[in-house]
This record gives sequence, structure tokens and C-alpha cells, in this order.
Amino acid sequence: MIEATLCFPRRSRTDGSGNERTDEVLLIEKRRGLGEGWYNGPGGKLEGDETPRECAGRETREEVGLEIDPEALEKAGELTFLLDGEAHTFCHVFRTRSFAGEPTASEEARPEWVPVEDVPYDRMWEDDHLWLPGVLEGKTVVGEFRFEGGPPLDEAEFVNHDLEWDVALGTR
Ligand SMILES: Nc1[nH]c(=O)nc2c1ncn2[C@H]1C[C@H](O)[C@@H](COP(=O)(O)OP(=O)(O)OP(=O)(O)O)O1
Repeated sequence: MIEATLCFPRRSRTDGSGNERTDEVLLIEKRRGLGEGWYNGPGGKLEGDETPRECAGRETREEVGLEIDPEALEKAGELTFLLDGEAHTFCHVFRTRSFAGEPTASEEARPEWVPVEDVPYDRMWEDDHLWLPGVLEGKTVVGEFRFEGGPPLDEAEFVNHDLEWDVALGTR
């Protein structure tokens, strides 16, 4: 089974007049690999003996150039994606308001700050609208999502899911 991560950097922006505060999340439009052409958080597969939070920090740096201290990441979710009845990917989800630098595009990803109310769920993995809103509200989630008819996973059909909210997650 693949072990992977997703990272959702957050910021609050105030408009020129200082009146409107917009809460935003950094998404990427993925340019290659699984989920190509769709929006998601930065992230990818664990490498070597790195921890999930180290992986999330590294992938965010590689894909969009933000520097993130792995210890500053808050664990928000653990998602299992099953393909044709078998565990395909276990994904650790993190969020953070602590990072350095400005997002820049890479070969893998085009970054975009998006108001939390305008997340383009119709251009994302079909399961995202089920768990990402809660994660962006500060909740924790454990979920299982079943796909059928692959591989690859991103061409399979999303069939059903189970979700549990406000779960105490490990510190990894
Ligand atoms: N159903 C799903 N919903 C979702 O939101 N993200 C999913 C997903 N299934 C997989 N992912 C994400 C998790 C992880 O960040 C990424 C894994 O995709 P890939 O195997 O293509 O890895 P990448 O090519 O991005 O990583 P590296 O090769 O390690 O750079 O896709």
C-alpha cells in the first residue's frame, strides 16, 4: 500500500480598506501524476524513512516552494483509499498557518490561494467535498473511500465511504 500525504497551508488576508477578511487555502492544480489536471493540496508519497509530516513539508517545498517546519504541521486526517477492495493509498492530511515564502509554480504543480468558500470541489477528487470542508473548519477526520474499476485510481469510480469526525489522531 502506498503511504502519502496532503498539506493545506492557510492564511487570512485583509483587503486594502482593512474591512474584509478572507480566509484562504493554498491549493495546487496538479500537472502530472495521479489526479493530473485536478486541484488538491500539495503532497505526495513518503520517501525513504521520512515521517509523514517530513514528507508533507518536503512535498510542499518541492511542489510550490513554501518552507514549512514539519513540527508546525497540524494533523487533520487519515484517509484510506481502497481500489477494488484492496487498500491502495493511506493518506495523512495536515494543515498549517505557519510557513515561509511565496508559492511558485513547478513542473508538478500550479499553486493558487483560494477563498475557503470557493474551493473548486467540481475540479477535485470526488471524495474531497466529503472531508475537506470539515478539515478546513478545524476538525479531525478518519475516512475510508472505496473506488472500483481501476487501476489507475483516478480513473476508477468512487463507490462509497465511511467517515468519523473529531478523532484523536497520532502525532506522526
Ligand atoms: N482519492 C483521493 N483524494 C485526494 O484528495 N487525494 C488523493 C486521493 N488519492 C490520492 N490522492 C493524493 C494523495 C497524494 O498526495 C497523491 C499521491 O499521488 P501520486 O502517487 O501521483 O504522488 P505524486 O506523484 O504527487 O507524488 P510523488 O511521486 O511522491 O511526488 O495523491
